[in-house]
Amino acid sequence: KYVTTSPHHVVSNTELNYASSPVDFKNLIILESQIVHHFLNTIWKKCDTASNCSVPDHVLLHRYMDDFEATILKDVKMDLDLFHLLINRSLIDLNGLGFDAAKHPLKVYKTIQRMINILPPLINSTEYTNDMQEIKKIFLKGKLGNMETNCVLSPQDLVKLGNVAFSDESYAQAVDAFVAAKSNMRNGSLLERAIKYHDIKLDKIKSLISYNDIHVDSGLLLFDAFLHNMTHPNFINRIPLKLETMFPDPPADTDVCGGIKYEAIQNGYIFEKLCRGEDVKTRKDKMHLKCYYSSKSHPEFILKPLKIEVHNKNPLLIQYHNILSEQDMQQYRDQVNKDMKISKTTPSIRSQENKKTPRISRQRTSSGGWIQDSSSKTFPTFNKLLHKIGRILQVDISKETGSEMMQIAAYSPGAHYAPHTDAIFEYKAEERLEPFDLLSGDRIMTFMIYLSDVEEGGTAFPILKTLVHPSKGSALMWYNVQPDVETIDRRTLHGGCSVLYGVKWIANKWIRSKDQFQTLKCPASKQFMESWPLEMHIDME
Ligand SMILES: O=C(O)CCC(=O)C(=O)O
Ligand SMILES: [Fe+2]
Repeated sequence: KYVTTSPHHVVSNTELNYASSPVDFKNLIILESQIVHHFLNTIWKKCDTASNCSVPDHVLLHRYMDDFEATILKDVKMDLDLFHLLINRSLIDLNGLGFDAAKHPLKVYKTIQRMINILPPLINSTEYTNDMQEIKKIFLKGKLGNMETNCVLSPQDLVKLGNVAFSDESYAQAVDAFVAAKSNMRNGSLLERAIKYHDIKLDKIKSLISYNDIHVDSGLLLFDAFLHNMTHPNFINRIPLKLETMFPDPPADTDVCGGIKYEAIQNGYIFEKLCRGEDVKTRKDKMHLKCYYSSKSHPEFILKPLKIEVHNKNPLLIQYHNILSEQDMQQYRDQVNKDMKISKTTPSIRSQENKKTPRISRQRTSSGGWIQDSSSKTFPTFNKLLHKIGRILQVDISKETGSEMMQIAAYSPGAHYAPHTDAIFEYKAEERLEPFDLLSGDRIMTFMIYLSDVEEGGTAFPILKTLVHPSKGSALMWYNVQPDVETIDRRTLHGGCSVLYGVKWIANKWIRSKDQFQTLKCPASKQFMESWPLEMHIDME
């Protein structure tokens, strides 16, 4: 605490920005290389010979090596070239990285992948204009080498880049960014929307740039003129214009990058922020946060109350702490370790694929397996757990249709699950619904247990601005549908952040809707349905 350091050496954890700070980027790579080194060492120590290897390590090692082989050959080369470009132009000293980037393309590749996920917010410092130019070059087309990134830079992002360059008096670069912003508006369609939704701000442009009336065409022409003139010093001095007001955020349903809605991109940014540990909750949001002991849902909990942490009240997001013993958790991990497979996701309703078959995706990079409810006959602790879940949630999972088999998933370092909702009826095309789905109804709620402790790798809820720490032995519960049990509740959009160190194990129990109507009294009363999700679990004071 009392060591004096120069301010330049103080690393602020809350402001890491790998996408635009070469220093943070370099630190990330060093950290990653240490993790990989440690990871391999741990495995090799336990596996002098393959036969001596315990199953989980063996599986992990193979997966790691497969991943390495698969990526090294095809995709990495282009990305590596771009990475070098980025490094050459920035302040990163390759010798200081702790490993030779050329010999470790997988590490480089993964590092770049992280960087893609954390595109803007862009910093407002002039120092990094050059790096930003690189970033812009890489991300402008939404492609990094052969790899599709989530999105191209939006006009808003480009205007922000332009602003930085502008205040840096790098006018050529600023013009470049603004021209790109204009071309990303796709023939003015966004400008047209901006005119429609934000005429006041456009009035401002009108008065600043020209005295003519604004129409879309003339708006674009004026913009051109503005870009053309802005490098002229006399003109610049006369612009008191805050450029971002020209490009206010578009409405949430704007299609920004071919099918991706602006809202999805915003949520993606918040997801990444949460995963980096940034606090995005306001003071008002925090007022509802609470921890307490509860014995409400079943008399069993009078003897051993549930330790409850409320992360969000409406919609409900609750974490139940210490509900499983280490011994039980070890059993669940062992149970699926024998034949773990790479996790798959079901193609969405929008996807061109006709098949029902789930596929391996970049959205979800964990591995997993299932434990059938019937294993509870030979597996007594599992039986106990199923009963306990029923009592905690006050749901009926005694029949096969009440819930899905328990899904166990493992994420190794770097693995993640992009934001999604768990409900399936709206998402799956009708012909893809299984008979089981039709009999059991939608995934009314999720009960997700953390079976291990990891560094990072929490569960982030961008709309609820909440990051849940994956503490071992605790379980998280939320609703995927609204009280009518049919409309999806998008507010519980969530995803698993990348794991930094360790292996994250989770167990998912998805409660299906149809069997629950037995336990819900008076479902016909609208009032009851509206209060149902809250009253069941929260001590309303
Ligand atoms: O890994 C996590 O934290 C989230 C997992 C998840 O959302 C899922 O399996 O559906
Ligand atoms: Fe999920």
